[in-house]
Amino acid sequence: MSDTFTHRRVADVPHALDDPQALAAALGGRTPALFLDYDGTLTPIVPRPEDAVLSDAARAVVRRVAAVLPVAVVSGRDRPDVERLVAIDGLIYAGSHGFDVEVPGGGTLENPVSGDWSQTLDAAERALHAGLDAIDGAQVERKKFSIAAHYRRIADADYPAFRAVLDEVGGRFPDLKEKPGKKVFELQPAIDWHKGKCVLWLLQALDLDRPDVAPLFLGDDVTDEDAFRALQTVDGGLGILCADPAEDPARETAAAFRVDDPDQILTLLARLAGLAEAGGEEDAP
Ligand SMILES: O=P(O)(O)OC[C@H]1O[C@H](O[C@H]2O[C@H](CO)[C@@H](O)[C@H](O)[C@H]2O)[C@H](O)[C@@H](O)[C@@H]1O
Repeated sequence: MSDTFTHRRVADVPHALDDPQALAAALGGRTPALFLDYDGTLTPIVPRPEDAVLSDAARAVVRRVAAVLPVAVVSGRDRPDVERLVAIDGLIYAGSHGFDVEVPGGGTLENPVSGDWSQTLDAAERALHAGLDAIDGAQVERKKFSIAAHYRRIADADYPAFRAVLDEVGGRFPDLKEKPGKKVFELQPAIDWHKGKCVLWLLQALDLDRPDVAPLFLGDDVTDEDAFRALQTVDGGLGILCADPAEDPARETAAAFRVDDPDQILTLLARLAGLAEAGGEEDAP
């Protein structure tokens, strides 16, 4: 993958709903293939991961668009967890930030990063619990190929102690790498794999790497930037960032378009569904 990517401040990225003609032009008549992040994109960010439940309205929109376009959910969550939360049959689900992929019908695609990381991750999970369980509000969330250490609910005064545990555990497990996210650090296998590589791999494996397909990745977090960058290398590929520029004015993104929040993600998905239902004959998404 090229390492020369274009990044812009979020405020300079065109809004996908305010500027539908620009998005239509970028799609260029291609059929969108949708790759959806979960937290912060399909659901608002909430204090506890277990409370980020998909609304019935959101599920209806995703189900509608999945009836007419290819849809994959590519999440940092454990794959069974995000499958349970989305609860729509027939989608492609990737969990653990793209390390764990399943397609409908099961098992026909061989995940290029499969391998037995369980012993290393189990040991790191124990070490994180040993250090973090004493910190009020800290939360360790184990996924098959990643361990999230959440600090959203800890006191500011406890952050140095939280960070020290991450440094100490990270130092003991050189086979793991640390990835930051929204008020979270995750330990994952230290191999060259992320959501972007997962999306490129899925495009090939699902025979979607075609000139008539425009892969769109909709996401909010820094881990989604890997997918936005990857799609800059694909003809017709577009990242769509879910972020309000006012919340982090300094943030830069590799996304081509943006919306402000998960409600607007649903509006955009509904527009894309409407366009596909009309056979691409509407003027713009
Ligand atoms: O790639 P995603 O599907 O967006 O998953 C990224 C992480 O999302 C979850 O944590 C984040 O959302 C929580 C619920 O809103 C929030 O409480 C937390 O602070 C955020 O970091 C999830 O718990 C992680 O496992 C995912 O990796």
